[in-house]
Amino acid sequence: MSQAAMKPALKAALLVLEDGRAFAGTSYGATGETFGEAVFTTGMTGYQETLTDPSYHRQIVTQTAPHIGNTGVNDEDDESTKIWVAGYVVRDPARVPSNWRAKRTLDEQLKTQGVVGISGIDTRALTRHLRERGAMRAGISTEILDPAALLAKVLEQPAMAGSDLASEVTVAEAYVVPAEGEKRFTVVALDLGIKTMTPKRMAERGIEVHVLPATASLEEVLAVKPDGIFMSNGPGDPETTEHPTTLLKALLEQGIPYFGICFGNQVFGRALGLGTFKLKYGHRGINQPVLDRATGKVEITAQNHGFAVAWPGSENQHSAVDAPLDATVETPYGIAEVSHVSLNDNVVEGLKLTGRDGKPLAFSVQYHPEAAAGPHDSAYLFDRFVELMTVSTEKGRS
Ligand SMILES: NC(=O)CC[C@H](N)C(=O)O
Repeated sequence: MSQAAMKPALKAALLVLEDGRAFAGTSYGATGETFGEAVFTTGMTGYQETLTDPSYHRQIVTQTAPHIGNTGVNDEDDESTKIWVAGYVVRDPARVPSNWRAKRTLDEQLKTQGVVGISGIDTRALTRHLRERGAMRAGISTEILDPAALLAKVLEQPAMAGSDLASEVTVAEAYVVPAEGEKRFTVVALDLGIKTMTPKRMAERGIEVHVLPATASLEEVLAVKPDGIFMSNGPGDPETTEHPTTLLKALLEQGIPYFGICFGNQVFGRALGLGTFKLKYGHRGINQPVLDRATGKVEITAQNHGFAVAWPGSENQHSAVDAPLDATVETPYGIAEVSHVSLNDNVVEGLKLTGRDGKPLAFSVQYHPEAAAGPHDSAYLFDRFVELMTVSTEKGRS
């Protein structure tokens, strides 16, 4: 990496939130201006995976970890083909990265990909503000340094609620991730913003994964003759997922096993007739405690969600926090239950469905068992998907 790239950027930059709070700092990454929803993530590691996670499309991401860029950027850890965050906010960028895999600095990578960032601001104050007031629209600029002028532009931006974004990040053409070793199952993974590690975790277990665009039709899905269906994480408001929800309903009706992650959990909830709602500031980080209600075990999980599934019975219909999670819900496809719950705020973190024949049919989690980045506590969920398909194909044969 060049000496010039290692020098700290000295150009001024400004961050303005939609409620008028402004932070003056220094340009980091590309210059220019950008807008999105301001959110924070508490991961101490894994910034490369965070930046390239398509779920962050149209979000300005603040890292609460004060030193970012310490290990540079390598050629292995990207979770998609590019950086998706709309903007990046860090306290103290590393000037000299140090890691045997590093190929370039994070600053260089942000510049190459045209991602506007800001550094040198009090990210702790920003995070406390977002936690207090909620995630909100924001803008970063190196051109407009007058807070009122930048605020006027922020207020013209669309809100995250109601935004249909999966169509902007999904793959154009279907592709196949081959099974590693002996092929045991074929799965269709609907790409709503899938991360690279997700099909890999399935392939490691003998699953051949056919990744299909978010717009794939029922006929296209069935043409693959899948043993199971998977729906991925992704950006935007789950209320906009009309097509994937209708598709999933038809597949559940046919009794095809299902596994969903994050957006895939919200689509599953909607297919079961449940609602979704926007959390005040969301869950983002790699140290989020979740209770598996069946085993009583606690998992430390990677999360990145701003919306959640609303469980019936909540006093406030737009929340899961006070809902009676022991209650089951009857659906056209069988009985639905809450399988996992957040130990921080009682939000629904997982759902399971027992089919009309009394056998497990489908499940999903709101967090990220692919763990890129994050702890591997939840890897068992991929094994559970394999078990589900094993039972289902035996069922079919008997
Ligand atoms: N990572 C995800 O799949 C996020 C899902 C959804 N966009 C949310 O913010 O809740």
